[in-house]
Amino acid sequence: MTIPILDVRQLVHRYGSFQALAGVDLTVHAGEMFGLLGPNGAGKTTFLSIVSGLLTPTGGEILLFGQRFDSRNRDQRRLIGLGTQDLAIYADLTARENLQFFGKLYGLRGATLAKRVDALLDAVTLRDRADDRAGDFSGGMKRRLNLAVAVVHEPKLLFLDEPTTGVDPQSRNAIFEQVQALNRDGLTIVYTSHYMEEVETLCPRIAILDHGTLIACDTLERLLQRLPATIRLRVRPDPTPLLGRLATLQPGVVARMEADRVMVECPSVGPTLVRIIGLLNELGLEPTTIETQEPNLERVFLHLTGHALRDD
Ligand SMILES: Nc1ncnc2c1ncn2[C@@H]1O[C@H](COP(=O)(O)OP(=O)(O)OP(=O)(O)O)[C@@H](O)[C@H]1O
Repeated sequence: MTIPILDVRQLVHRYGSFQALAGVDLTVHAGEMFGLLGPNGAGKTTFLSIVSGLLTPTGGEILLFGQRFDSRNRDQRRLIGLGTQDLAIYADLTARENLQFFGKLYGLRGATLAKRVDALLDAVTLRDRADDRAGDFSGGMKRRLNLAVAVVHEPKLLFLDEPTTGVDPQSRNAIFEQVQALNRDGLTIVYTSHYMEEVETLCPRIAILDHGTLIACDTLERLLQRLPATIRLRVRPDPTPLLGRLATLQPGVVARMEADRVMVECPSVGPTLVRIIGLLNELGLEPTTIETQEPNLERVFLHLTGHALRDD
């Protein structure tokens, strides 16, 4: 068994009397693109601030590459990159100057620095705007520069805090591609978001945080398996024979009446729907409406917490 890159045990943080993290256990392995999903205020930024050494926790232990993490240890901090939710770039510097500035903070100099800066400008597709002021950039360009700054020193583990905040869908896709490319090149990434679509798209393994507590941590596939898919249909003239046949259709399929609709819970929509259509033909019934829903993280979150992931 390989040592996790990040091993967090019973992490607690209080702001005064308010408990923002209530004993979080979490491990991240080399090469993972790990998703940390939670609504606004769940504690994601607090978590990332602690594991990147910006905030001292109230309690708990953090192991980085198997070693106890000490935020004063520069060698350990070099292993980490943080893409902050609030942009860390300087508006008055150009894209190139921003990258040079942050590169120098990590001791890069001369040709090595110049080469690294050029490579990053290419990677985040800002080469043609390299010498323009970052303050004049669009939201998406600023986010891309913020991402490049976070990896200028070639960290082994990158924390990204809501990296698509304030960007349009096109820029969001560009950021996804750049994050995926970094991960393909071997960078381990912890990606936080309150958008379930983002972590669902990017992250094979996901932790769900709510009110400072980790309520689930599993592969996307297994998280989705916690809930059934549903098929709701109205049939005429009479759904009763269909309900009778559905009771013995296949293991894992449960059917009941929900007002005037037949409500079917099943492992996944496709195969069950095919069989239902066959039954309707056989029984001489006509469907008037059919609605299907595969499980998604939004519904898993609602199921686990009793409240919605987003309040908008
Ligand atoms: N410096 C602080 N002092 C007091 N409370 C704080 C402080 N920073 C954060 N909090 C509170 O701690 C909780 C967790 O905040 P945190 O920023 O970690 O959540 P989050 O999941 O990152 O949410 P968001 O995406 O909105 O930033 C929130 O209720 C927040 O109001």
